[in-house]
Amino acid sequence: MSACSSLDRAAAIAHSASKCSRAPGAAGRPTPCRRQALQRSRPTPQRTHASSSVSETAATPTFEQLYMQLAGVLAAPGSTVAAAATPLGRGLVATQPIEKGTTLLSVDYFNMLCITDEPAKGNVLGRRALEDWQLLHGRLPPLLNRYLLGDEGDWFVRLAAWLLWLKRNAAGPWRLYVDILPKESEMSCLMNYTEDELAELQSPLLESRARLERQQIAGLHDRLFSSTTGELRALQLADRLEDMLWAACMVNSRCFSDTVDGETVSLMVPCADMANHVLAPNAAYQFVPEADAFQLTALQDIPTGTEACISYGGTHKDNEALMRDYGFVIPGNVNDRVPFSAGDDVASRLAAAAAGGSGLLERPSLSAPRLLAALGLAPAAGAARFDLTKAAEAAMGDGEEHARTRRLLATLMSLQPFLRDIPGPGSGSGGSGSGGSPAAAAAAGPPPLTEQELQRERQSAAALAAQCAAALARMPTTAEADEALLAGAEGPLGPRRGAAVAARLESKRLIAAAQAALEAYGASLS
Ligand SMILES: C[S@@+](CC[C@H](N)C(=O)[O-])C[C@H]1O[C@@H](n2cnc3c(N)ncnc32)[C@H](O)[C@@H]1O
Repeated sequence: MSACSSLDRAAAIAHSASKCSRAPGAAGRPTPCRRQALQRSRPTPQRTHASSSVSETAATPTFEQLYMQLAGVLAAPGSTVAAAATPLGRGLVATQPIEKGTTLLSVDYFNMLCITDEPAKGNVLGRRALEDWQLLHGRLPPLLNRYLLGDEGDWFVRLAAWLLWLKRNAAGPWRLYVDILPKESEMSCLMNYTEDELAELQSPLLESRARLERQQIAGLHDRLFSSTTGELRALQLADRLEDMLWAACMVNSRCFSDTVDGETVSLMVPCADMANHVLAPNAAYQFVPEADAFQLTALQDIPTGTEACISYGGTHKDNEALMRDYGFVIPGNVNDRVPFSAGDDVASRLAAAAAGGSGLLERPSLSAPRLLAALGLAPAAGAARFDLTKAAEAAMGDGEEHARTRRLLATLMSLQPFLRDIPGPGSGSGGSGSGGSPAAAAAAGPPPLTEQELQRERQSAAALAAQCAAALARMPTTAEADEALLAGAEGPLGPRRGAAVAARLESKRLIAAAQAALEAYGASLS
C-alpha cells in the first residue's frame, strides 16, 4: 500500500518505486527531554483493559480481543474503529458513529516500523523513528540496527529483516503484533502458491508469474536471510523458505509508504494495517507530520458497524498485479485485457466462415463509432467522442453494476488494436466526413456501410467473439462451477484456493462480457 500508488516490490528492488510527496514535517533528533518523555511512555501491555480481561478469563483470546490489546498499547487513545470479521475478511469496523474528517485511528511514529527508502538522500525521520522505537521497545542487535539504517538492502528487504527478527525475538506488543498477522499458510499472494496449488489459478500467465515470484524470494532467502547461508545469518532470521515468504508477503501486502519533508519512508503500522481495500474508500491514510503519527481519517460519515476501508492505490494495476502483491482481485478491473489474437486461429476462421465469408478472414477490423453505439456508449452531449477515461472514473463504485461497466470498458480497450475510425481528441473528422463540427459529426453517426463492408464487419465481430468462446472452453471449469465453489458447494475452500477461484472466475467474467458485447454488436449489424 502507498499513499499515491501501491508499492511494487519488484520495482523497489530495482530502486524505482514512485511515491508522492507531502507537506514538510517537524522531523529532528530526539532531545533529552523527548527521550525521557518517551521512556516514561514505554508501553506496558498490562495496563490495557483488554489484556487484564483476557488474563482474568484465562480463555484463549479471540482475534478481536488480541487486536484491542494491541491497540491499547500501540495506538493513541480515542480510536473509533476496532478489528472484526467483515465480508472482505478481517478488517476495521466503526465502533461508534464517525463524522467525516475525524481521525479513526492514530499510531505514533515510535510505535511503527519506519525505515527510510533511500538513506543516502537523508535519513532524518527514519533515524529518529528507529532510535525512539528502541528507546521504547528495546534495543535491536547492532548488526540489524546498522542494516536498517544503511542502504545495503532496499526498503523491502530491510523491513522484511526487521519483521523476521521480531518474529523470532519480540516480546510484549510486538509479539502480539506478529501473532495477529496472518500466517504464511493463510496468504494468497502469488509467491505463496506451491507447485501443487498453481493449477487452481487456471492461468499459465499467473502460474509462471507465481513461480518467478517464489524463485525471487527463494533467492533472497538463500543470499540474505537464511540462518545457515545468508549474509545476515548472524541474526538467525529465517530457517525455512516459508519464514521468508511470510515476511515478504507481509511487507508486500501491508506496508504503507509516504514522503515526509522530502524523505520517503516505508511503514509497517500496527492496527492501521488491518484496513482492507475498496475502490471507493470511506477512509484515507497518511503520515501527519504535525501529529508525528500515522492516521486513518474518515472521508465521509461512517455509521457504527460499517467497515472502514481505504484504497491501496494501484489504480494502474491489473488483477495479475493485485494477485501478486495482495492476493486478491478486483471485480471488473479496467486494467485487465482479453488476449485477442489477429484472427488466424481456427475458432476465428470457422466463425468468420459461418458469418458468411470465405473463412480466410483478414485481420478483424471493427468500426469504433458503430461498436460504441451498439453497446450504448455514446459520446456525452456536445462531445465528439466517447471519453473512456471519464467513463472508467464514473464506474469506480464497489457494486456489481459498476463492475459490469468496467468489464465492458476493459473489453473496449482490449479491442483497441482492431478498431478503426476512432475520432481523436478534438479531431474534426468524427469518421463521418460530414464537414460539420466534430460533435455534430458524432451526433449524426457513422455513414452507412456497403453490403460487403457489413459482411466484413459481421465476420470480424463473429471471429473475435469466437476467440472468447474458445478461451472459455479451454478453461477447466465454468464460471457457474466456480461460483458454486465460492458459495461453499464443496465446503470451505481455504485462503489460497478461494483466492485462486475468485481470480479465475473474474477472468471468465471478463471474457464472457467481451463475448456478449461482440455478439450484441454482430446482431446489431443485420
Ligand atoms: C493490509 S491487509 C488488511 C488486513 C487483512 N484483511 C488481515 O486480515 O490482516 C491486506 C490484506 O487484506 C486482504 N484484503 C484487503 N482488501 C481486500 C479486498 N478488497 N478483497 C479481498 N481481500 C482483501 C488481502 O489478503 C490483503 O493482502
